[in-house]
Amino acid sequence: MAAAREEKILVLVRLRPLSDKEVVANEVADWECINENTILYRNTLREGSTFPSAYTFDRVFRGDCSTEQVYQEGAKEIALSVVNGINSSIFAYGQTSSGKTYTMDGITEYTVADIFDYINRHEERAFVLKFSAIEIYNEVIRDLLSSDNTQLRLRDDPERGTIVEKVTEESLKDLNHLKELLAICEAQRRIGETSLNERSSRSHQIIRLTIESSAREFLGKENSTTLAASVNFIDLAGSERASQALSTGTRLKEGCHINRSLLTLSTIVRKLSKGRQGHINYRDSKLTRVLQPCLGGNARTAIICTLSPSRSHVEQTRNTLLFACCAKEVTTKAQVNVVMSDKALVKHLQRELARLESELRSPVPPPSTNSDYAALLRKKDLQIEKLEKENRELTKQRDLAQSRVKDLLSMIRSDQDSGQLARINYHSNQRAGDTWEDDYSESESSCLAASNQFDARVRKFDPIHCYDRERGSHRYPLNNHEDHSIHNGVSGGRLTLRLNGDDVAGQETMSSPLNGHREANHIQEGPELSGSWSCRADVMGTISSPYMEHIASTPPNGFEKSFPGRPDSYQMKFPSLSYGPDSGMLSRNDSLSSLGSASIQTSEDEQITSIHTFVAGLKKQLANGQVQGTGLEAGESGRSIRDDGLDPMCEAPGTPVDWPLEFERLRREILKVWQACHVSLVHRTYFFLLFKGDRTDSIYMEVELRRLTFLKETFSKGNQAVEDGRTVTLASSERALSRERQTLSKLMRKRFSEEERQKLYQKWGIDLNSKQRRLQLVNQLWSNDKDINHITESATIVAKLIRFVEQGRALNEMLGLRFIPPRPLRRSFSWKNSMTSLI
Ligand SMILES: Nc1ncnc2c1ncn2[C@@H]1O[C@H](COP(=O)(O)OP(=O)(O)OP(=O)(O)O)[C@@H](O)[C@H]1O
Repeated sequence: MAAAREEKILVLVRLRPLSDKEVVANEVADWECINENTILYRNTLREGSTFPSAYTFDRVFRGDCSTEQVYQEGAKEIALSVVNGINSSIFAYGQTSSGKTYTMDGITEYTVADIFDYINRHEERAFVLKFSAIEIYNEVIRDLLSSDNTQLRLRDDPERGTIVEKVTEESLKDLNHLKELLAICEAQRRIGETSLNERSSRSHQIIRLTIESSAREFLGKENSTTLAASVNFIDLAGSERASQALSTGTRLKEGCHINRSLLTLSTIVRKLSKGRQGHINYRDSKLTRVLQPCLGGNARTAIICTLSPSRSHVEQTRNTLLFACCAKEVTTKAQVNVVMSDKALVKHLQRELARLESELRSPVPPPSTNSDYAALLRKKDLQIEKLEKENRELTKQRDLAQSRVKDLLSMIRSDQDSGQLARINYHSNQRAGDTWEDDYSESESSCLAASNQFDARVRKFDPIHCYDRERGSHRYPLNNHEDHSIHNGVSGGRLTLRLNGDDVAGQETMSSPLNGHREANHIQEGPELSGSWSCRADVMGTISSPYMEHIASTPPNGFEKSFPGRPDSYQMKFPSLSYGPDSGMLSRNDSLSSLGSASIQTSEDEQITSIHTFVAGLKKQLANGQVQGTGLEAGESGRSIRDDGLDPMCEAPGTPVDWPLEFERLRREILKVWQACHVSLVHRTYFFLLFKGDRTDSIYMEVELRRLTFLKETFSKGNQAVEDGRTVTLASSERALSRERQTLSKLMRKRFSEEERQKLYQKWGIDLNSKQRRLQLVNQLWSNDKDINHITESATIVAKLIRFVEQGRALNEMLGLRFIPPRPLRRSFSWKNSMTSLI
């Protein structure tokens, strides 16, 4: 078969003139075709502006256009594809008495006449034409060429799709033969009477012409091929509602069925117009089952929507136009159907059989298999080698670290013994802007007693907490915990130094002590070192100058700097969430409030989290638990996560070399967890629009992914999280999200003009006549986490609703999210400088 060609359904609109009856009844024509593509509703004053007044299609035909014109300028090209082996279908859709039968009768005759003309002009090919006709009446299929009333059944054929069993197929001889057959069909077709149309056809009629053609030259030969295709002429029953036809009794029953078939048809067309997402329920009615290939399948399709111009039918006319609007978005994929001759098919099958038999006789694996195994083994060997190397390296680093910790311990002991430990300046306040440098005074340090507790924690340096851009100094959040530790970032061990007067003890555990909220200082390695640090100490209490000098004099290849840390693949950068004291309860910091950010306030605008709040939340998230390492060590997950020092200034050591790929991966993961945790749309939008792939974004993306993954796990275990003292569950997040959607839907009216809204509804496949369209639209936003176009469009809409762009200052703040490299450390070393650089 040749390659399929994708194209939109051709949609034609035909307006009929007012009928004599309508003229007598003084009906007014409210519709007018203003050019070849546009039909206009002229009576907008009467209707107000709730509906569009102009509709555009591939072609519109005025009331005085003949059926021949509709055929020549509209349907012909599609209908005649059949002679080239391409399936085609022409539908007529419209309310009763709008002119469907009038149009289709003519189109069928003109097509068949042209087909015979084509046949006569192509004597080199042999043609076979077969005619069949069915009607679907009350969901029963009848053969219109047979006088018995037997119900025909549908069967699914693996090759031909849905076929009508035992339908009569007449070989069509010429145009006169066609006219005879059409007359039989008309007589057979059930005719009923309604108040709207005296000869209203209450059934769907499908006339099918199948054409096969082969080159005479090759007829009967092995290489002979046949083109085979069908053209369907479909005259649908009236699309009006049963009630409008004043149906009762039998008519009502007919109306229900007719509407069921047409309802399924319009539902399918609507779904297809939005793209092929989700299940398309062709099997819901006989009509759509039979017509499946014409609706998005292997066929070229034209739909002629017939309209009555009269004012009294305006509602139905609009419904028809709505259907037409959807139909013009539907694409089909037609291809040339080539059929092999029986002989060619037999030959082909024989060859295939012989090949399979020979394969069965000698089941030797193809030579490539062995080499595949060898390649696989080589790959595995390399992996093992690499892991062994890493293991050796880690062991070496661990031993080195342990021996240095021992040295450090003995240094501390000797310092203590000689009474040189003095109390260091310790501020328990948690003001973020305070720096060690500012608060320290030497006079204070000299009188401090050695009885203070001292805990040091060593881990990689984190610049965001150590460098205050505004003040040009470094700072650290304070740690509230009594128990501070030196943390060996390599071995996973934890060494607690408890300097309590004359008692100095060291201990190692395998847990990860990352809690910390108080300001601490950083152990300075020496003036010659600059740039980022591989470790830091949380110190509770101020260390005396000699002690600091002692530490500072650690050789450059000493305690802190020499630890490269674990290889990237081993590093877990930021623990993202801290557990509350209650087992099974996850506590979250402020930044997480965006999970369900819409709080109930006075106006819609006020219910939306501002970008300032969002950015502040992000910063706080990093500044508090996330970066400093509010640990998961106390958590029930049993996971031990350490802060091994992500340093985004230095090309983000934890950031993979192929950052664009990693960014895509993180973004995909984040989109998934947002969806799973019912995260606020406003939060998603801010986040999505702010973090667009800058390498320094990795830190935020990691944290976001980590915290939400953890939240998701917590929810999946049936646990609840605590946010700002509030309990959060999956259900409460869902409810908050739903409230947020309500809020956003209210903003739709403020932020989008009527026209913009209408366009959006059409784009998002929302019925313009349906209720709660704004909410319907908002409900669709951010609903598909896999389709990046959908995400981008959703973010664009939400951004407009929350005035993302207008929050100009927020963009400046956004810049504040970026990590700026610290100023180089001053080369002249002093105690004070060393303290500054530690923070
Ligand atoms: N374009 C037209 N020009 C002139 N007369 C027309 C036109 N279209 C339809 N008519 C006339 O309008 C009447 C109704 O047309 P027709 O039977 O084709 O409607 P229909 O849509 O098939 O109705 P139903 O759904 O009830 O079968 C017929 O008398 C037909 O001759």
